[in-house]
Amino acid sequence: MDIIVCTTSSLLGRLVWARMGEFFAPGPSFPTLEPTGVFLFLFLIQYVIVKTYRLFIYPYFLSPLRSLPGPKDHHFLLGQTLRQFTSGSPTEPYTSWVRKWPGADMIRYFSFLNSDAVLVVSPEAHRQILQANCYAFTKPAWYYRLIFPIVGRGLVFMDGDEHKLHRKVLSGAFALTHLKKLIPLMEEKATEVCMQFDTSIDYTQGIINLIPPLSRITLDVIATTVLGVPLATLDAATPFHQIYQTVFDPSTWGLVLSAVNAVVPIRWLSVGENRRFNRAIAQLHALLREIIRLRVADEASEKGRSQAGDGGERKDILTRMVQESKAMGLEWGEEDMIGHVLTFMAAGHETTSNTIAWAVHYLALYPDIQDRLREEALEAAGGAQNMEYAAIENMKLLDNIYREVLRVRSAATFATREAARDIEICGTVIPKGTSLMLMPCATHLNPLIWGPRAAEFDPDRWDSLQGEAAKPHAFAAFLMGPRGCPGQVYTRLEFKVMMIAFVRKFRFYAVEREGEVPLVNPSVVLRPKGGLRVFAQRINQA
Ligand code: HEM
Repeated sequence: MDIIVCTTSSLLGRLVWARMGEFFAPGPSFPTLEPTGVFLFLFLIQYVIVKTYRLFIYPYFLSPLRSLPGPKDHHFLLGQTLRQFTSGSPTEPYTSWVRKWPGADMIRYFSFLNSDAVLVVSPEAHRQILQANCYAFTKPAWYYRLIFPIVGRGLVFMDGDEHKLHRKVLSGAFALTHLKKLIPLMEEKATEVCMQFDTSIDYTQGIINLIPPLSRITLDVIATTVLGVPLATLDAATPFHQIYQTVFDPSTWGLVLSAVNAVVPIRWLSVGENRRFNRAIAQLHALLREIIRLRVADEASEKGRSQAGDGGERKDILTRMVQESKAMGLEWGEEDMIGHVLTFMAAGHETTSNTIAWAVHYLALYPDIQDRLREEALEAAGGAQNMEYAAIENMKLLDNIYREVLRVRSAATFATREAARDIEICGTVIPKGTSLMLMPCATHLNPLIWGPRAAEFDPDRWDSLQGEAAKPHAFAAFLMGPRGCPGQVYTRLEFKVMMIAFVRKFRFYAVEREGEVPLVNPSVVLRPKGGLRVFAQRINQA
């Protein structure tokens, strides 16, 4: 932006200089200069002045965010960017700042090129940003560059009235009555993953890496929910799992490219990791586009509807989108559909699979809790293979474990916003264009809310919550307000169905010690680097 402004005004200056040359005779009072020289001279002067102001004057002497507390140990040009990328965790250094200023509403830090950035801390600041003024914020350009190719133009990148309308159309798909019908599918997939564990036990001496099978199975579940067809039936040259693995699990070099691309667009550079990423995205789009095209055509024809399955009624999200948008007179096109489908597929599987993996990891670390959960599961199932929704939801310890895992290991590492206009939050004016970080860990690991043992895994704490921890905003894994996660009931159900199946069939022992699991950084999902291993033993052998 600065370059555009300086270029425009330098071009104007060059024109003015040329016109003046027509009126003044060349001489010592009006030297003859090359037009390019005039342009370059003016550009350089202006650019240096503008950048000095932005880098060294505005942030230190004029920014309204100066009054907020925050770290002062930033790099003089790169702010905290290097520390974020080299900290070894996508939630650091943010959590250490929260521990230092737990009572702050917001913490101010310097980002790339000393631009102002804000970490939102207090529940009240979260409420004002995510609920009361939800649509006064949008998504920053760097976030768009980071995830748009993966999630497309679905809910995440919609704002204002458009967002409200699309959410309304899609809300039916996440209604509890509809979700309950997905339990058999989830149970079937849980059995499948148990069989995979069972097979791998034999040739890995019991040690299983939880991430690959869970990532694959949660992708299967969300794909069947969204597209209405199991992935195995799709005749694709490159399987979906492989495509998503390329996108979500790049090499270290791929991670570096993603991070740099967020700051300066470089996806167009023809280097190996970029080519792999772009090819995977193109394959994904082509596959989904084909399915969407067929479904739209199918829905338009009587024949298709009557072939759709039991009673001719399809239940998947894609079909609901086609039907409901039509019923509301919106007639969504292919672009709308592909955006939503991509968003649900991306948002709905890595988050869930990693949450389940972290939960198994904690059960392995805390065998007494694991035994209690097994007992609860056996009692609730009463010997039956399949369970009703009410029986699953009545499992108190399982519910506590679910919340506690999401509290200490929130799958969504961050969400971000950019102020679309100057706006006052908790008494501080946030200038238009400021980037905000919203991190569940800022709430979950805050000792003022969760006490001095905030970082410890203790599912039983949910039986006797007190003070700030008992308030609704103390649990922020899905954030809140009109943009809060629409998939939270879905994910809770899938988590519970999988966990019940696992503890009924296996006993887990720790391989990785608490706090010693390296993490992928940067990452929008809290992912263990190189997988997460446990030792699994079949229950009938225990
Ligand atoms: C453990 C699992 C999950 C976690 C921790 C999680 C977390 C979140 C969070 C924190 C947001 C808010 C992002 C923001 O405000 O910018 C969000 C949004 C969203 N989530 Fe989830 N999510 C999970 C599972 C799912 C599932 C299973 C689905 C779909 C089936 C889903 C679909 C979405 C969508 C579409 C949005 C965007 C909502 C909007 O902007 O209106 N999520 N999720």
